[in-house]
Amino acid sequence: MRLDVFSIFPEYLAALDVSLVGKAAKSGLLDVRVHDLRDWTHDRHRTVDDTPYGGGAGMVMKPEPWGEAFDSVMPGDGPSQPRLVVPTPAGRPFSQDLAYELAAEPWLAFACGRYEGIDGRVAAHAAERMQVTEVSIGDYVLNGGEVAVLVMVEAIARLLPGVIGNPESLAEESHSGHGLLEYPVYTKPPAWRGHEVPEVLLSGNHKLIAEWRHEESVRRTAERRPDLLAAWGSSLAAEDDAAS
Ligand SMILES: N#Cc1c(N)n[nH]c1-c1ccc2c(Cl)cn(Cc3cccnc3)c2c1
Repeated sequence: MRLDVFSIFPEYLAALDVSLVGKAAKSGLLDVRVHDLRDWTHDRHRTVDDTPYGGGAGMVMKPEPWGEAFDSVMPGDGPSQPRLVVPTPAGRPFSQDLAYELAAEPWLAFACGRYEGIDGRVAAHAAERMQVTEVSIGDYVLNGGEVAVLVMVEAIARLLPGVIGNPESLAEESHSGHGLLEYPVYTKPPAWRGHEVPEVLLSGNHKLIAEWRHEESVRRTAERRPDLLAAWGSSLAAEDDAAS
């Protein structure tokens, strides 16, 4: 997979050079290219923003640098086009399902905006030649798209074959599709500062361990995400109906 990231703070994306994503890039599983949007400005101040039409607080990112950057890095007459992902507070919620969907793309481009946002014509113009998906990583407010891209790239990269050591672990994680939050995990020592590892986990009885883990998943989900528990219960009922 090729990933192009556009930002006025390219150094923000340095985190993509380390850990899981960095290893994937070094091993050739990922081709990560970070671009400084200001490279496509032509004035002394390398201006990327201007006042908003219609008034209002703050500044808006000018369309011209984006258009020139996209033309340069992903030419309209090229053999293929990326899928453009644009973080925005007004976007479609990012989810594990969307992470899987994006992980299936051969080429992704991410537009990290700042200020009050990117001129709306940038996404509209890009949509004339590539799929554009505006995404939000959650119902809270950030100062720009870079953090959102780091979140999405990590969630996507770990789904790519060969990126994480044990693909089986993907199936047991929270939000991995079985609908429940994952159970708590423990390692040595068996006792630590007056806290013991649950005895069942030391029993070697795999049936009891599996039962305990499921019960913990249900308990945690009921406590922290009753919405997920309701959906999980409905999916179980639907499976039973289908089986009967
Ligand atoms: N994804 C996501 C996401 C999220 N979950 N919170 N904030 C953002 C996000 C993403 C992109 C931008 C761009 Cl471009 C500018 N800002 C600052 C801003 C703040 C409030 C209102 N308008 C713009 C962004 C915030």
